[in-house]
Amino acid sequence: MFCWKSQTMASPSKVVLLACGSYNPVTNMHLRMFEIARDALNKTGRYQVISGIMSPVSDGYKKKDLLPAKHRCEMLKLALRTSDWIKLDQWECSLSSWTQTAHVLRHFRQQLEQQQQQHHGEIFNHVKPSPSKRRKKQQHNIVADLPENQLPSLEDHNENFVPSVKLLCGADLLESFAVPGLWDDEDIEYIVGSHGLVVITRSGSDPQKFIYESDILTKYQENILIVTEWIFNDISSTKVRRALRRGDSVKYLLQDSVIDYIKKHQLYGIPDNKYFNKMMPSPSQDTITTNHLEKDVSFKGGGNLINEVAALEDISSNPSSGEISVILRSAHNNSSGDSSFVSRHLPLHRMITHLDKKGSPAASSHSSPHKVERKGTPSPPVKVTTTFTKDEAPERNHKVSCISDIGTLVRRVKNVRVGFTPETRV
Ligand SMILES: Nc1ncnc2c1ncn2[C@@H]1O[C@H](COP(=O)(O)OP(=O)(O)OP(=O)(O)O)[C@@H](O)[C@H]1O
Ligand SMILES: NC(=O)c1ccc[n+]([C@@H]2O[C@H](COP(=O)(O)O)[C@@H](O)[C@H]2O)c1
Repeated sequence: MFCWKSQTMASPSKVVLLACGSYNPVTNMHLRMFEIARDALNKTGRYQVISGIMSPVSDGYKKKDLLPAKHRCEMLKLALRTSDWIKLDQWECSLSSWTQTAHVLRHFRQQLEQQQQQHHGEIFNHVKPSPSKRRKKQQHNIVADLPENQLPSLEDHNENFVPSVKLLCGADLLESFAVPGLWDDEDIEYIVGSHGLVVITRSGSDPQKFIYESDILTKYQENILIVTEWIFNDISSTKVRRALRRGDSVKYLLQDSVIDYIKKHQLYGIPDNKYFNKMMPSPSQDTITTNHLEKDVSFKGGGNLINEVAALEDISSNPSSGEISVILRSAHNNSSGDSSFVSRHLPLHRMITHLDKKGSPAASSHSSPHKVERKGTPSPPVKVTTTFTKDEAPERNHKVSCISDIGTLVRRVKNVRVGFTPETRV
């Protein structure tokens, strides 16, 4: 592998770290990778990392659940506000079709070469570039997307040579080189032979063994730095998306600004109840725990949790009377004396939409929460009708009706307690 200590007294060569990925969404670990890699490279004495680039994949990648680049980039911009050396670059994701990583590396190398040539041309001619030329140069700057996150320009580095661009990745990406048909051999050779790799270890991977088993990687192993991340951190975007879908907290996994963005734009199927909680603070002392929203939803009413599992059949509202009907298919008898209920797969956002003061007709389950402008608005009384249908014995259907003010209903929604019950565990 890599020589860890400097063999010569020559000044360290400049490196730009490039990480290609989906960033769906960007996690703290994506950001940590850069810090870990920079430390490791700088410590070798052979390299000096001058900047990092995050290049989100284009929408053409068509990976399952991939959000449009617009959202992924906005989240990256927010996350990168905390870094003064890592930059978002939108060139790759602005392309309509997917681009191989080797091509992305080539693009950045060319950009740096151009930048270097321009810089030298200016020094040689001793001419200050005109404002229009300067603007053009800025556009050419590979990291011109964000003014607050400018890449250190080459002028800051009195070098005659262009910095090298190394691919920064997790060990899983390295191991994906072996997936048949995923990577061209020439691309792998170009990436490791002409650029170099910095690989951060990840749970379940063994990059050393992987390199040993690959002829191409063994041939270029001098260009591969494996960095063992001892502060074990197995955040992945997949796990974050799963947590979001289930209404679980992702705090400290993502930057707060990214979490706010996800909530604001209702991304990744995040349940609306969190919004609702924010919008309609309740005096109730019931605690809220949300886990595995997709599985079960239990409503607490009057402080008593009804231990019943039911499936939501339908929900509808009558705009003129303000009546809301929630039809549940219950697996157990409802032993409550009031209209509290327990439901499985209850789309809370639909319910919230139905609570719209204007009494707008039933909206689809994808309605935006922003349509429900409820902040601080007094609400008229709402008649709540719940219909319980016993799963095993449909003939024992019964209706529970009550008049409730919207605040009561809101509190019930707010005090949602979600969790697995044995009979619905998957
Ligand atoms: N916890 C981690 N440890 C090491 N590398 C990571 C980690 N999470 C992501 N990476 C690396 O970050 C790069 C960007 O990856 P990408 O956004 O595709 O990551 P991901 O979080 O694994 O995504 P997904 O879960 O959606 O597949 C990849 O090189 C990936 O290996
Ligand atoms: N042949 C290739 O160049 C190749 C193949 C698979 C993934 N990738 C890249 O790896 C990055 C991470 O991809 P995944 O999110 O699928 O792990 C993306 O930027 C993607 O473009 C490149």
